[in-house]
Amino acid sequence: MSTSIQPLLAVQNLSIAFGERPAVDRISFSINEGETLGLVGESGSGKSATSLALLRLLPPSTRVTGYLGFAGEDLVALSERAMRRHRGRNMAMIFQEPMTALNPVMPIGAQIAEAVEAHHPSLSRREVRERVLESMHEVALPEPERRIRDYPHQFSGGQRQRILIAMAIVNRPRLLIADEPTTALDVTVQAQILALLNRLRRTHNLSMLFISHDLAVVSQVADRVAVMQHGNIVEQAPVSQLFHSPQHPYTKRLLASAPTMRTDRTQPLATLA
Ligand SMILES: Nc1ncnc2c1ncn2[C@@H]1O[C@H](COP(=O)(O)OP(=O)(O)OP(=O)(O)O)[C@@H](O)[C@H]1O
Repeated sequence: MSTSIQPLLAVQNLSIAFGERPAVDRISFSINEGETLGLVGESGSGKSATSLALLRLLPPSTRVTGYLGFAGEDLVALSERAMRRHRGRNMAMIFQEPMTALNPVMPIGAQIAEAVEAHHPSLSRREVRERVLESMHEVALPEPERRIRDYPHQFSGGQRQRILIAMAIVNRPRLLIADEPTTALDVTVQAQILALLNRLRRTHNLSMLFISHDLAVVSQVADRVAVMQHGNIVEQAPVSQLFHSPQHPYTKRLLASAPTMRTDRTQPLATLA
């Protein structure tokens, strides 16, 4: 267990420019070990660009400046080779659309296995299979032993998101970046996936960057929230503070448009993971 007082992720003055004007303009935030930061803002505010910059997945022509400290290393300065060791191992990402993120013609077990093998080439086939099954169990996919050879289309939308989460956590990352992970799902399934993410972060002391345009969704998982507008973070506060005394006019507007907020996490979610 690390006793370091440094945050796991420390972003300072991050700017991202695709052309002349910056899409993200000198933003700073940090995430501690075991903490979840919600990044909220309307479409085009720069949320996805920020998350892709963390994994260094933006097109090469993009100008990214600032300091992206992950476990004390500056990700902006890392070689591509060193970055590949982080991606999918120490930092993993889940996206909005499970169907486009999964390979439709490959059994799901083989896809999760690829994530293991990419970082642990010396494991035997049997060991890889054990890790795949364990990870499928952890995300509560039904009957892992029987379904490991099934294809993505044989699962429901919520189950496909669970498969992507299994793939993301199989290598025990320290940071999980979730970009609108429940937006494509209906409300009940959305609640189940949020409950699953909450359970995983507790059991593994996971740090999470949770991105959404929906403050009500963010309130169910985040400890703190950063509000983005036009490439800037306009407000940053612990979840309950943000809801009870929002400072920025844009945060107030976001709150007004999300009436079903649940800020009391002592109440269980309606649906368990
Ligand atoms: N690859 C790219 N090339 C050029 N411009 C881009 C690229 N990716 C994003 N942008 C621009 O950067 C700005 C921020 O986009 P980004 O996708 O980060 O917003 P967002 O807050 O995640 O919105 P959404 O929720 O719609 O994904 C937008 O103006 C977008 O058009």
